[in-house]
Order: sequence, then structure tokens, then C-alpha cells
Amino acid sequence: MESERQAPAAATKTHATVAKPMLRVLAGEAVWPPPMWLMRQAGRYLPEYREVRAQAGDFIALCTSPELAAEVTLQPIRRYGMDGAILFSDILMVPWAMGQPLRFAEGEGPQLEPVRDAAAIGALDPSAVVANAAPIFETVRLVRGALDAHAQKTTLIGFAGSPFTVACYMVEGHGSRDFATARGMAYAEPGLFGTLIRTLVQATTDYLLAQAAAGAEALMLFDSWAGMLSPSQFRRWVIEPTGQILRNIRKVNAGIPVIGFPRLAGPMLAEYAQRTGVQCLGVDTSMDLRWAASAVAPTQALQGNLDPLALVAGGMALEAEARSILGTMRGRPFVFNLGHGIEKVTPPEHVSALVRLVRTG
Ligand SMILES: Cc1c2[nH]c(c1CCC(=O)O)Cc1[nH]c(c(CCC(=O)O)c1C)Cc1[nH]c(c(CCC(=O)O)c1C)Cc1[nH]c(c(C)c1CCC(=O)O)C2
Repeated sequence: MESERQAPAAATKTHATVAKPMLRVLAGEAVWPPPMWLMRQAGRYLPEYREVRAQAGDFIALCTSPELAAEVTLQPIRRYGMDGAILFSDILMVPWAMGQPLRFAEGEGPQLEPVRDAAAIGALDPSAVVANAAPIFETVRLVRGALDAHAQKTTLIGFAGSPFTVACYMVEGHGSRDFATARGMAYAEPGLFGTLIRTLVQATTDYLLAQAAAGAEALMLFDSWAGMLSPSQFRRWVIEPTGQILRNIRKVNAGIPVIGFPRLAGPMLAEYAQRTGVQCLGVDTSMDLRWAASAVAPTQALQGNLDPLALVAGGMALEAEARSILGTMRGRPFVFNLGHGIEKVTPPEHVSALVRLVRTG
């Protein structure tokens, strides 16, 4: 879309999806009150999620059981009427689908068999992702079918991790404060690290396009650890691969909007916004929204950035933070969200209070 102000909804009614508030925002329109959803909105803070999770057994089984994964995707939509439904899966399902052994150990987070040399990286099979991730695309089909059946205005969001963040876990083998092994490899063996990133660009392109073909209406790239990089490394390992994925997607799917979330990017957000081709920028809690609005094009949407801990606290602290965000973003294409994933200790009724507050603008 060329300008902030769009034709009235009536003029575009022939395309039912255009009326969905989140898609209008991603197309550059300042819809008010803003559409909202929350990162990690399906998860352990919801008793109904914990029930299905227990039924599924382990986390990967849940991600690869289409009926159960569709059910947990829809739980926060039923409970809160969110404008966005994010596919229930995980960014590490791409390495899993390329053949890297993965498990989610209780209380320890993800554990992967690290890939640190040419043999291990060469053994990864990006061309196997679409076949191995078939149950995940089936989840997308089921969720989209359920949303369409109820003529819901909720937008179905597909996602992947960005190559850099996924590579961090693949090289390190687990979560880390600083991902020093992965970032060290990027400096010491840029050719090898580059091979891993290129493998991930291919796998991620295919994976996202398959989600779009199955019914995802928007896509999001999570780059949780982008903010650890120096500016030159950020250009090389975040902006370039993300831009490549966007160009690859555009060759096949000209229209699907993409949200990029380079967490803790700071002032590098401006270059990321200009050069990657994303329609919307996810902004983390640390970022001043007024600055972010000045750093991106007026038709580029912003999404964020309530502190997940304000949502845990609730009450006046939550209200003040949420109102400040709304006041700053009024008049711009904006999707209300958290600045990072919801905390598992979040009282579900605080989410209800937030939804009421945002809905009244
Ligand atoms: C880095 C990252 C991961 N996964 C993800 C990221 C990027 C966003 C971020 O920075 O938080 C993204 C993600 N993970 C999950 C989703 C599902 C959709 C949603 O947002 O509701 C999404 C979009 C489910 C999940 N992914 C995970 C859970 C918890 C598993 C469980 O239920 O036991 C869920 C609901 C596990 C996971 N997955 C990952 C870690 C580090 C962990 C362990 C930490 C934790 O347990 O919260 C990797």
C-alpha cells in the first residue's frame, strides 16, 4: 500500500481477508484500536494448554500432532479473541526437519547435537524440510479451516526463526547467555558459518512458503539473538540472509506480509527496516517506540512492545505501560503485542484486562 490512509473497508470488501484488522495494518493502514496478539500466547500460563501438553507427552510430539497443535493454537483465540493466531510450533523444528537431533528436556530448554564442522553442516538436508515438516503444514490447514468456518477476523501467522538465531542454537547445542561458540565461529570460520546460514536460508524459504501454501496469511521471522552482533556482523548474518529470504519468498508469493523481529537490534533497526523488505517490524521492550516510528517508513507497520513483566504485574503498572504505547502509536499502522514472549507465571486474567484496555483504544 502506498499511503497510510486506505480506501474505506467497503471498497475492498470483495476480498474477505482484506477486512481482517491485522492484515490491513500489515498493508500499511492505521487501524484503531489496533489489532493485537501476544508472542507465545499459546503456552504454559494457560491451564488448557498444560492439559493438552500433558496429553501429548513431549513437546516435539505436540508440535507434530496436527490436531493437538491446532487445538493449542486456537486456545488463546477462543479465550481472548486475539486478532492474530500464531501457528503452534517452534523455531527449532527447522533444524529438526533437516535431520539434526533435537530434544526438549524438562526444565533445561532445547538440546541439539551441535553442528560445528563441515561434515556436520554438510550432513544437514534442507531439501528434506518440506517433507519432514508435513505435520506442521497440516496444523496450518486445520487452523485456517477452523478460523474460516467461523468467519473469524483472526489472521493466521506462520513463522520461522531467522537463520542467525537458529544457527546460534544449532552450533551451541542449547540456549546460552552469549552464544559465544556460534558467534566465535562466525568470526573465525566465516566460510563455514556462511554455509550453515545459506543452508538455513534455503530451508527457511521452503518452510515459510509451505506454510503460506497451507493457509498462513502472514509470516514472522524471529531473530531473538540479533542484538548480540556488532554492526558489521549484523549486516552480514541478519540483514543479508533475511533480505535473501524475502526475495526468495517474493518470487513465489508476491503478497504475503512478513514481520521481522530482530530483537535488541537498537539503532540497527533502521537499516534492517530499509534493506530486508519486511512489511512490519517487531520491536522489543527496550526500544523507544517514538524512535522506532521515526526510523521506519510511514507505511511500515510496527509491532510490540509491552514488557512481559508489566503483564505479570497487572494493575496500574500494566495500565500505564499499555496506555503509553497506545498513545505513542495512535495514527500509525500498529499491532499491539509484547516486546518478548509471555511469561509462564502470567495470570490469564491480566491478559483479559489488557485485551479490554487495548480494545477501547
Ligand atoms: C528462541 C526461540 C525458541 N522458540 C521460539 C523462539 C523465538 C522467540 C523467543 O525469543 O522467545 C519461538 C516459539 N516457540 C513457541 C512458539 C509458538 C507459538 C506462540 O508464540 O504461541 C514460538 C513462536 C512454542 C514453545 N517453545 C517452547 C515452549 C515451551 C515448551 C513446553 O511447553 O514445555 C513453547 C510453548 C520451548 C522453547 N523453544 C525455544 C526455547 C529456548 C524454549 C525453552 C524455553 C521455554 O520453555 O520457554 C526456542
